[in-house]
Amino acid sequence: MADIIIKNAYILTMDPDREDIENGVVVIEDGKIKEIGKSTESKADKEIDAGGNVVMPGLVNTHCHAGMTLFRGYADDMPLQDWLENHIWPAEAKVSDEDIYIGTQLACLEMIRSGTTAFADMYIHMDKVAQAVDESGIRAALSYGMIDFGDKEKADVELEEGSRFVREWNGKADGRITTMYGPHAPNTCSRDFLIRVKEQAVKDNVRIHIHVLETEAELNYMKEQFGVCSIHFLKDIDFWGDDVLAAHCIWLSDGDIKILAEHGVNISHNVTSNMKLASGIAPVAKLLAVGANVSLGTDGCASNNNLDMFEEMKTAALLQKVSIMDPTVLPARQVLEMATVNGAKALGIKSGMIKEEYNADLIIVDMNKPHLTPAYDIASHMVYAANGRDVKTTIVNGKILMENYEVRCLDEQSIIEKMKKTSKDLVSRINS
Ligand SMILES: CSC[C@H]1O[C@@H](n2cnc3c(O)ncnc32)[C@H](O)[C@@H]1O
Ligand SMILES: [Zn+2]
Repeated sequence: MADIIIKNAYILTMDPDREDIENGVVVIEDGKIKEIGKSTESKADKEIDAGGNVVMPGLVNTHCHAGMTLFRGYADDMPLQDWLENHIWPAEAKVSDEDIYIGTQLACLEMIRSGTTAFADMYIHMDKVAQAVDESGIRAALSYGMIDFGDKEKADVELEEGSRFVREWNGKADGRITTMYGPHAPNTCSRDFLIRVKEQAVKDNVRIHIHVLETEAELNYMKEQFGVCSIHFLKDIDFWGDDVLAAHCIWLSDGDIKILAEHGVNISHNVTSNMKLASGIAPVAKLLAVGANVSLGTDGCASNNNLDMFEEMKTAALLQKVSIMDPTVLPARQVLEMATVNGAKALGIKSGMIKEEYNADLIIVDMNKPHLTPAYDIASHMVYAANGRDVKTTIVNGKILMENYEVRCLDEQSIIEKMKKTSKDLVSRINS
C-alpha cells in the first residue's frame, strides 16, 4: 500500500530523460516517489485529485539566512557594506535563541507556502534554526556562519562551533537536515582559517557554503591584500571543488568563470538581493554556457524582502536578458532547471525531479487563476506568470506540509503573532 497517490496531474517532471505527462499520476511511498505515469495499479492511504493542476518538483533555495525574516524591511535602500556593518551586524549582536527560532519558523512557513521544499542556510544560533526546520517538515542544508576577521582565537572558537553543529545535526530529522561549513566570505575570513575549514570539511565529508565576490569592494580588497581576486585566491589554497556552494559570484572575469566551471563549483545566483543592494549583475548566462552548476537563492529577508522563489526565477531571467540585450538567454525551462535540478545538485540531495526513487519533495500549483489563463506553455507560466501564492499543496519527504492552501505542520497565526511581538521587543533592545 502506497502512502499518497496524486491523480489527474500535469506533471512537469524536470527529468531530462522524461517529457511532461498530461493527466498523470504520482505514487509516493516511504518518503520517495515510487511511480509516475499515465495510470497506476497501486492503492494508497491518501488520494489527491490534482484537478489538472501542475505537479512539479519543489523549489530549492540555495542561499538563505532564514532567521533574517526578523529584519524584513528593517534597513532598506543602502549598499552592502553600510547595511551590514552599521545596521545588520549591530542588530544581530542583540538577537536571542528565541528570536532566531521564531524568525526561522516564519521563514519555513513562508517557504512552504510559496513552494520551496529545501533550502541552504548560513546563520547564527543554528541549533534553533535546526529545531525550527525539524519541526516544520521542510528540508535544509544548514551551516553555522563563521567569521574570524584574522583573529586566531576567534578562528578557533568559530571552527569549534561550526564543527560541533556539523556533527550534531548532520542527517537529523529523518535525513531532512544535512550540515555544511559556513565560512562567511574571503574578505571576512583569514587565509589560514579558510584552509582549516576546507580540511575539516573534507575530513567530515560535508560541503561548504560561502559568499564570494558579491561586491566590487571585495574584489578591490582581495587584489590589494593578496594581489589576486577571490577566485584565484581560493584556487591557490585548493578550496574549490564540487563540495563548495559559492553565493553571488558577481565580479567574475572570463578566467574566473572557467576556474569555477572546471572545479565543478556550485554557484547560487541571488538576483533580487544583488539588485536591491546594487551589488552588480552576475554573469549567469556565461557561467551556464561553460557548464557551471548555477542555482537560485533568495538571500536573507533583509535584502530581498521575501523568500518567494517564483519571483527569483522571473527576475533572474529578465535581468540576464536585458543586461546582455538578448531575449533568448535563460529561457523558461533553463530557469526552472536552475530552481529545481541545479539547486538539488548544489545541496547534494536526491530531489529536484519528479522521478522514481527521488525524494517526494513536490508541489501542486493552482492553474485555476486569471493570471495563469490560458496556458499554452506550462514552463513559461511557472517562470513568467505564476507566483508563490499560486502554490496549493506542498509535500516534503512524502509528508503533506500544506494541502489546499492550509498549512498543517505549523501554527501559522501563532507564528505571525509571535513575530509581531518579537520584532517590537528586538527593536527596543537594539535601540537601548
Ligand atoms: C555569520 S552568519 C551569515 C552572515 O551573513 C550576513 N549576510 C546576510 N546577507 C548577506 C549578504 O548578502 N552578503 C554578505 N553577508 C550577508 C548575515 O547578516 C550574517 O551576519
Ligand atoms: Zn547571504
